[in-house]
Amino acid sequence: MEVHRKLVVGNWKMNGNLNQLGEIAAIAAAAKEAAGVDVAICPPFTLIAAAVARSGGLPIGGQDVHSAESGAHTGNVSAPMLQEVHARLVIVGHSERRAEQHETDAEVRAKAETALRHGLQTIVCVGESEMDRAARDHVAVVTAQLEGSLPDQAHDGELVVAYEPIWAIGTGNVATPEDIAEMHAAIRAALVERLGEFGERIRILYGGSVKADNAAAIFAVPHVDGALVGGASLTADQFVPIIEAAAAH
Ligand SMILES: O=C(CO)COP(=O)(O)O
Repeated sequence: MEVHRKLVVGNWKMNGNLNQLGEIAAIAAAAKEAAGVDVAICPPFTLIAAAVARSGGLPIGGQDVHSAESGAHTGNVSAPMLQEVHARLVIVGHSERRAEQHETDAEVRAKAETALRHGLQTIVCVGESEMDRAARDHVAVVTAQLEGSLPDQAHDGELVVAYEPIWAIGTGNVATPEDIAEMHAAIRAALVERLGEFGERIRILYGGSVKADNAAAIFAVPHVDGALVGGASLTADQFVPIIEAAAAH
């Protein structure tokens, strides 16, 4: 099993404002001190440029990107636009977008392809519903989602996969280490089957109610190469201990 440098990404979702950018500056300062861990924050689009200016080199990213380069797509943002404001990464296929915007695997894959082509580190999210898990279909659902969402040119640029069980997002119901281990091993096997040895090198993040008090146990699970953190990434007080837990591994 390859050991990866951990990656901890904050997803601010539709939260934050200009007054809260001091949190990003504080997170960036702590991230510099934490050896051996990569950290990034994805604030809302409106804050990216200002966040980059305050981030002291901490990578800042988007929470979505359109698959087209430009055009008549009201309300959307393109990869060149993200590049122009020095975003370095992007999240695609978050379950909240799959649900609210009815995004399909094919659309997620197209977005990921565009993002990679533009040199953005690209985090492709997958995750099952509570119903899928109750039906014991969770592994089949997630591996099928992954298969449909993975970009064809996965070898270009940096691809990351995030496993976020929908029932664990924003609920405080973190998945157990056993649940996480089962799914991350299945995702790793699917990546290797599809991409060969390259699949070993793709980092797999866990997301869903990651907090300071459960982060260390999550980072200890095999094939957990980091975390995608929602609520607990909004303040340095809550996010920095998670970064430190990743650095300790
Ligand atoms: O969806 C998530 C990150 O993308 C997880 O959110 P929470 O950490 O708030 O559960």
